[in-house]
Amino acid sequence: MGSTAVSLLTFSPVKADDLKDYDETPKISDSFLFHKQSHVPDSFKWPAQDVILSHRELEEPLVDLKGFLLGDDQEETHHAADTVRAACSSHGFFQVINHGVDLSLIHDAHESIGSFFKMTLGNKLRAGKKLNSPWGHSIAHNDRFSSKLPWKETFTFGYRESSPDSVVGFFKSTLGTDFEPAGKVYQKYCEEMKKLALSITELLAISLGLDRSYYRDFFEDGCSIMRCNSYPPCQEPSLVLGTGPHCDPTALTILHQDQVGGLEVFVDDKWYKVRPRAHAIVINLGDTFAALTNGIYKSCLHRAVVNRHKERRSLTFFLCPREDKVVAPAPELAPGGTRKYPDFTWSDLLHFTQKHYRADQSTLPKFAEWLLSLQDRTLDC
Ligand SMILES: C=C1C[C@]23C[C@H]1CC[C@H]2[C@]1(C)CCC[C@@](C)(C(=O)O)[C@H]1[C@@H]3C(=O)O
Ligand SMILES: O=C(O)CCC(=O)C(=O)O
Ligand SMILES: [Fe+2]
Repeated sequence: MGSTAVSLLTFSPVKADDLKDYDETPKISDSFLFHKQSHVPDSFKWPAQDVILSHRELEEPLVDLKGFLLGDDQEETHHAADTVRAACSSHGFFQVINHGVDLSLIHDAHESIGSFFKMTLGNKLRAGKKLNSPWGHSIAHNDRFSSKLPWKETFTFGYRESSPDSVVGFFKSTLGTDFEPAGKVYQKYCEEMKKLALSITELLAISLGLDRSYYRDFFEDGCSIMRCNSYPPCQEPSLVLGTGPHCDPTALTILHQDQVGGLEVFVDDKWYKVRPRAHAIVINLGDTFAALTNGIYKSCLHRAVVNRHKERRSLTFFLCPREDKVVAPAPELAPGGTRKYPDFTWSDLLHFTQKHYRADQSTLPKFAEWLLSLQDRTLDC
């Protein structure tokens, strides 16, 4: 199947249903005072079936990366790859320990963004995301959506290895020189996350029987997305979600949550809580990686719930390919050329989630359907 040589920038969606929730008239509304409210505004309420709370905790095996990262233990590497294969073939989620990231760096990253989220609203709004830009501070995404708003604030920026000091530069230009030290922490944090993400792509390649550097080469020059999430306490937590059920459209997510708890993953048709572990790092596969493996590995369905008492914070690093790279499975993973998804570029999928379809549990099938209808239209002409 060839790549879609069509610009999605000019394409209008096929079905009205697919134009989910996008607000035509972006606004800054009073909803940004959400954590002071005793009752949840309607725009934050989620359908009851999406908010049924889980009481189970996931008993997942942790993947110990020590032997693999040191490169000195074949047996440990095989064991790690076997665990990764089992988790990714079933639900696309695992946690790693002995990951090589300095725990004090993770601690500093949580603390320094905590100082940002604690600032007054006026100060935070100065770092506000501009319309049509993914970067900066956003409250409940209320400039983009009008219903099922997430009970969260986010601070988002890009990271590309080939642009040295760009993270420090972004912090200084959006938050002022007081945040230069925080920018330095995040510069280092992103460097470490990218390093870890590329190592994990090697483990994924080994687990699939591919050349070890197959995915490393594919992702090396991509622009990753770093997002800091703050979930304020909520007086009626059973009506809202911090982040609704979704699969990340990106390739691989490296997530560190604080000790409050709230991340949940969907495994064997049930929601499970993911217990916070200071030493462990969460790895989710996203839609782009599922497509790269022809659906052999699953994109992880997850969500974040909130609580009545305590703010929760999480740090997410999304590994993405370079915008124009064609996402297609290795021939070994598509025997006889049988394909689950059409070719696409990361920029096509990113554009779809930012303009036409709010990422949820069905992003990849909806996106594939959309691309195929596009090709049909082109053929009809
Ligand atoms: C490419 C992206 C879109 C989102 C941020 C990154 C990776 C995950 C996506 C997201 C978190 C999935 C849930 C819905 C979303 C709107 C959110 O709640 O933030 C998504 C992000 C987004 O579109 O900004
Ligand atoms: O905060 C969390 O634990 C989950 C966040 C998340 O899923 C995301 O940002 O994509
Ligand atoms: Fe996510």
